Amino acid sequence: MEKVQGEMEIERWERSEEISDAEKKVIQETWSRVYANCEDVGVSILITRFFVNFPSAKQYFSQFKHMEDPLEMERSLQLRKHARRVMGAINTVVENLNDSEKVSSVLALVGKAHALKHKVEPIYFKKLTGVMLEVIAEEYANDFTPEAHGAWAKMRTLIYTQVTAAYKEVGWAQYPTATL
Ligand code: HEM
Repeated sequence: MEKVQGEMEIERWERSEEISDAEKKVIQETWSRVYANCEDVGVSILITRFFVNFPSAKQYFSQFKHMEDPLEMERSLQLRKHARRVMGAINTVVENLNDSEKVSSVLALVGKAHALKHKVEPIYFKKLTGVMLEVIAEEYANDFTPEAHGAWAKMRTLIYTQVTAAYKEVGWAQYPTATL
């Protein structure tokens, strides 16, 4: 069947976002240093930056939705547990970048649980993955080459598009646009 203009554009966009083998290697190398420091980086992504910059994201967490003090937040067990889970899920994605089915199934599970069980607005995934990129770049400071930056930008797009695709699949009312 002949493709319409829109479909061709999506295909072109998907191709341009494809993560090359060299980029996968860069992602795995940079991630290993970040993950070795999992608890601290998880906490800095999810507390110091994410919940402080986007306090409305706290609404979904019963135990710290009213907390204001970042130090108190850092001590919250619920938050630390979620930080570890986020880091663990990203680690599975990074480890399986060569297995696109595994990557899709992990991210689809995350998307479906957050849509159906936690009822999190998908826009927060855009914000969280943006913060994740900033924190990783800072962790590497001068070592974070433009190539690494480009590879991580694609990784962010991968997480966001696959998570939001799962939102769409379960019929989330205001499906966000796929672009970041
Ligand atoms: C890449 C981003 C994220 C990953 C990989 C992730 C992963 C997870 C995992 C593995 C769980 C536990 C299993 C489950 O119930 O589904 C979980 C729970 C949860 N997530 Fe996320 N999450 C992410 C982003 C977010 C965001 C942006 C929010 C809200 C702003 C959020 C809110 C929650 C809540 C409220 C729970 C339940 C917490 C509890 O029961 O104590 N998550 N997440």
